Amino acid sequence: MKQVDELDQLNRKSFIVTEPYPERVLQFGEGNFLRAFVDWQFDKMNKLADWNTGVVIVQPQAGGLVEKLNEQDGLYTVILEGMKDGQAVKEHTLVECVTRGLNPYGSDWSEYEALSQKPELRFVVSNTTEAGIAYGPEDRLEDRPQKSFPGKLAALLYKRFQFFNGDPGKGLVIIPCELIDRNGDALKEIVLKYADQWKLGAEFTSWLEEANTFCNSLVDRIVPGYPKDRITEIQAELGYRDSLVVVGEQYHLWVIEGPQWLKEELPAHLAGLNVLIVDDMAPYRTRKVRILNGAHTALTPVAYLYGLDTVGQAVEHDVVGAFIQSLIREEVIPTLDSPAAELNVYADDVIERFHNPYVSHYVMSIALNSISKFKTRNLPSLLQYVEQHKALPVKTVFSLASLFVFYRGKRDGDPIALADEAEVLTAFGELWSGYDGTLAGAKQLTAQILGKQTWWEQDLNQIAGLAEQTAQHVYEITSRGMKETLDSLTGNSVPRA
Ligand SMILES: NC(=O)c1ccc[n+]([C@@H]2O[C@H](COP(=O)([O-])OP(=O)(O)OC[C@H]3O[C@@H](n4cnc5c(N)ncnc54)[C@H](O)[C@@H]3O)[C@@H](O)[C@H]2O)c1
Ligand SMILES: O=P(O)(O)OC[C@@H](O)[C@@H](O)[C@H](O)[C@H](O)CO
Repeated sequence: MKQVDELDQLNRKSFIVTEPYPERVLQFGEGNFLRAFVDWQFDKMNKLADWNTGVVIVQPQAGGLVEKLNEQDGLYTVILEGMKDGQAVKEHTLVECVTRGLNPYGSDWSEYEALSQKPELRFVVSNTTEAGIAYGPEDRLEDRPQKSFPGKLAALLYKRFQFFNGDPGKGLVIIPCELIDRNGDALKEIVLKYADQWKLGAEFTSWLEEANTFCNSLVDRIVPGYPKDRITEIQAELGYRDSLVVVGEQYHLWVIEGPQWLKEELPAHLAGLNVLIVDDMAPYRTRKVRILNGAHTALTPVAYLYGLDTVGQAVEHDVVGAFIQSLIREEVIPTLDSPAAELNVYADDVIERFHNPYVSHYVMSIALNSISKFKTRNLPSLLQYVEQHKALPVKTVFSLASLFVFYRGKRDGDPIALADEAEVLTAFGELWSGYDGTLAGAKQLTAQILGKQTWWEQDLNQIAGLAEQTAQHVYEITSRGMKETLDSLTGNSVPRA
């Protein structure tokens, strides 16, 4: 077997691959998720449904991966590992649909601008993280480029409108994949705001509304990303060097809220993909965010402070695994509107996905921005539970307390690499530095955090008993350690489902 440094670098000169397809998709974002999910599906549609579509990727920020992507002529490998119909499956795909990457901040500016004039362009997809669909008041039409993603899109659409003289046949289908609620509506609203702010005229606004289709979408696939721990072994197995390998699970679901004619244009069903084009995606979103993402965010501080590093280790663990199972079954599912039996089947699948023995999903990679994640993923279940039961959901409250202790930034004396908004880190830093290790001190700290209305959009001290119960857990976790506290909370005997 060749040594890794003797392997050829992946590119179109070294490997015989399909001819570049016509560029019909413009993609904002070159991150792991889009490459392992959207582009992987587009590649399948090309190969199995004759879609004949290339993707040009635009880097939404000045720093990013398009240079690396271009060194590989847009090629990269997706490795999907997991269980499929009870069998362990591993699948390598050389994704060939990406034609090139452009960095609009550098010398690629004119190529980027010229994208607006491509007659064959039909779709825009994006994933710029939850932070990306945001209005930037400083953006101007003449910027090269606008700072925000919606600003870039608004300017590009306006150039297209001008170039094609408002031709209704040259509108685009825009499908954002950011994990924010009603992402398509949110993006459209900001684009319209720029149209107004930049005084682009009523004709442009009508063209935006009538010739273009903004879809809301929900994405689901766990993508741990670049396999840094085993890249040497993987490259040796692949037989080439690829700096953009991305690892994900087998499971995938893309729910697109949009018109039924989209099925004709996006032949996902012909490629056997799990894409649903629906009139209302709300039930899919709620169940995913509250069960899957909610479980991720709830287990992260508990598992990490317990000494566990991955989601797999957490769900395998007797105490932590049972804790998370009962949190989902007893405290989240009863708060959702869909039938419990259906939700329990979904939860079974989620837990099976978390067990995926082939993928190491580090909880620290989920921990980024945990405060806002708790607000969107866990707080709605907590509030609903309180309303229904007139009592607190014990496990969810414990997880909230664990989160506060996580933001102390120490595990067994070692620093935790916290990543959140500066304001969040500063507030926790100040409060923890003043903590004296007493229950009174824990109460003071907890009351301050629960009272941050800008974080939670309400004062959580108003929820009966929440401050006391959270403070008690904070005190115990800091004085006895996570292991002893959780073991005694659960009686170390919570049955596994
Ligand atoms: N990795 C997963 O398992 C997974 C699964 C489903 C959804 N997601 C969502 O996808 C998002 C991206 O995940 P990833 O794994 O691809 O991350 P990544 O770090 O590989 O890519 C992030 C991308 O977002 C862009 N970006 C970051 N901040 C931005 C901003 N303020 N404005 C514009 N662009 C910005 C970056 O330039 C980059 O293109 C996450 O926020 C997550 O919500 C991830
Ligand atoms: O990607 P984030 O950081 O928003 O959240 C971490 C995980 O909860 C998330 O990536 C899930 O794995 C994903 O949403 C599954 O589809």
